[in-house]
Amino acid sequence: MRITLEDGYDVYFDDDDLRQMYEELKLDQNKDDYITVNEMRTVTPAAFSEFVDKWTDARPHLKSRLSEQAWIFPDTVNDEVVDNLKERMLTVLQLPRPLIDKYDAIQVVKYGIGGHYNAHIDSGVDTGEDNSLTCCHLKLARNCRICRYVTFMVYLNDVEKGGETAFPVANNSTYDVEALRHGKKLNLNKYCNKSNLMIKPKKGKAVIWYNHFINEQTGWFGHTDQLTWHGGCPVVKGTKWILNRWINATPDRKLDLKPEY
Ligand SMILES: O=C(O)CCC(=O)C(=O)O
Ligand SMILES: [Fe+2]
Repeated sequence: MRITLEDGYDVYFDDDDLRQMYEELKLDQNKDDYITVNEMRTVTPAAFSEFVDKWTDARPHLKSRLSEQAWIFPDTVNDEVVDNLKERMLTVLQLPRPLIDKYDAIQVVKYGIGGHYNAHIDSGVDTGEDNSLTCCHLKLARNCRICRYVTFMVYLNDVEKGGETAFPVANNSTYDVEALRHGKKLNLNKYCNKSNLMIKPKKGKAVIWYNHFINEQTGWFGHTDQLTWHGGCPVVKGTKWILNRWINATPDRKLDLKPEY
């Protein structure tokens, strides 16, 4: 079960976690594994919410993400490593330079033992329907989502054990979002080994993937590829450092290639 708490992070409870919570809250008085409306009324919403917050704070591994992040803004630094990274991205991706130059912040992530990131899509939710939020580069307007066309992720060290990058539904021939949400595969903290693809970290290795399809009519940027669900498996031994650099795009090629947009 995945719930989103008010301060924005997701937590993943399994049946045993829920039973333990019922027990501590004395909710399931008749121990039939169901909470009736009357049983639920024995605790106020505020007390329940406080309990859940405290409970998850004491069990950080239940959170969808357990890591530390920092950002580097290359505009403000003059660094050979950062410049080289960009040049390599240009060579590998063969995308127009303005698109790569446009948003060049680098995210650095550190995971300690038990650190993980449950499965997510880097480019946000796209239902593929006409009413899906439109793509934008930066979230200046409220009604848009940042669309990360490409993810360029580099392992910065060797990890002694664990910490693989997992793609639970890579290469599936069908996609059933409801089955996926209710199943266990997105909970990489517990079920990483059920993933279709797992990549072992190695210092200097880059993993690159496209989060979007090409729109066949325009030849430019299209819908999100829903098989790109991915995340980081728990680190078992050692520490894991990675960097992420995303290339954002929108369906409007003219604007995308305008440096100032
Ligand atoms: O840690 C990993 O291997 C994946 C990280 C990731 O998916 C992200 O930072 O968006
Ligand atoms: Fe990601």
